[in-house]
Amino acid sequence: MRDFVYTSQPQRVVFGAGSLQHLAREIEALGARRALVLSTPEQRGQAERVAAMLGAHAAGIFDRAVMHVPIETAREAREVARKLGADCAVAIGGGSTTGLGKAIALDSGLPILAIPTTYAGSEMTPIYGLTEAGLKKTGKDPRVLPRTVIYDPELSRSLPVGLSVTSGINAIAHAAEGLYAQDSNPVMDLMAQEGIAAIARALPVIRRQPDDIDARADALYGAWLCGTVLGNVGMALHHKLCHTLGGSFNLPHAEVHTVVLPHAIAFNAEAAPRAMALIAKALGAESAPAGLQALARDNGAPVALKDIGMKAEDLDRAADIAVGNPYWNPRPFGPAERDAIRALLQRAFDGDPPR
Ligand SMILES: NC(=O)c1ccc[n+]([C@@H]2O[C@H](COP(=O)([O-])OP(=O)(O)OC[C@H]3O[C@@H](n4cnc5c(N)ncnc54)[C@H](O)[C@@H]3O)[C@@H](O)[C@H]2O)c1
Ligand SMILES: O=C(O)CCC(=O)CC(=O)O
Repeated sequence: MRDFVYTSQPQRVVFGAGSLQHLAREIEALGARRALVLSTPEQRGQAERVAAMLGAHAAGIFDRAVMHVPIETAREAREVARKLGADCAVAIGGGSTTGLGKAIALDSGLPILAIPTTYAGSEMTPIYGLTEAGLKKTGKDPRVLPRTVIYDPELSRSLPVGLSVTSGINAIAHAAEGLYAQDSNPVMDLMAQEGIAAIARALPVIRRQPDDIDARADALYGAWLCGTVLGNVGMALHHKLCHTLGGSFNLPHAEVHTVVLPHAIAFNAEAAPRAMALIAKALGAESAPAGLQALARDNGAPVALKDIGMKAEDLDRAADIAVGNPYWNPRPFGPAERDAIRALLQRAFDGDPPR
């Protein structure tokens, strides 16, 4: 057994179909009395349902969450929280909404109660992202870790199939990189393998039967596990490439993860053979990179950057940004690896097999 450090995170997770019914109980347990309910414009209906459940404990609704948390939106939401005297943020939605709650908590220390409706896993991490002048910056702060998470599979039944698949592969990406993280540990390894397997099992069923509550529960269970891994161990090349492509070129988050993951994993294959074997086993595949691309392709997800808005003329700049400020990675990818990263991005742009 290798040496390791494992630090548990102070969170409460309530999981189960219909568990939204416990919202008032969980708000009381936080000692909160004036919750600001957060959502995207598209999910305002769910925010209104949550506010109605909270009754007098709802201070108001802020429904302008958007992807990558623009600093302007963060400042607006912080001001609304202050004016309403909010003592808690209730984020019902995906990573964008949870991310807005994190921006408020980063500034005020307000506790967050997260109600995830995608598989992004942000609810399980102390990682935040803020975008200013076209540059996305991420950081870690214990204040942004949601205190309580209510996972109700009923709420993800309305998640479109396409986003269900890509958001599920976003979650798998957290676990895959966690298996070769510089600070990996046996607890996270176990959660990563179980999380990958649960999501890989669930996605084909969701594609055929989006209303299948057992498959939705499996996917959300996998998202919880994979998000926990992301919250506990470091990100590497894959996440760096996705933050570069998402933040600097405004590409859709979950789709970028889906396209890039097979190629990033292939780049690390020789440097992380144990992780490759564990990922392949969890997928039920012969090869981790090929198995990940097949999971996307066979479930109708995009496999090429050119199909999700990337421009060929931006590939050079993307490679330069990625190697300019690299994350730790089992295979170093600083400026000396710029050509290899550029070649990786070309394969991802064209939708070629990973190698
Ligand atoms: N900090 C972290 O640990 C972390 C982890 C993962 C992702 N993120 C961030 O989260 C953002 C992406 O989050 P996401 O992929 O969950 O997408 P999202 O939250 O942006 O949601 C995408 C769209 O789907 C809609 N939607 C979400 N759930 C729905 C449902 N159940 N039914 C119908 N529509 C629904 C949303 O309203 C939105 O319009 C990015 O900014 C990413 O950087 C952060
Ligand atoms: O919170 C962010 O926007 C940065 C962390 C993140 O998005 C993790 C991921 O890439 O899925």
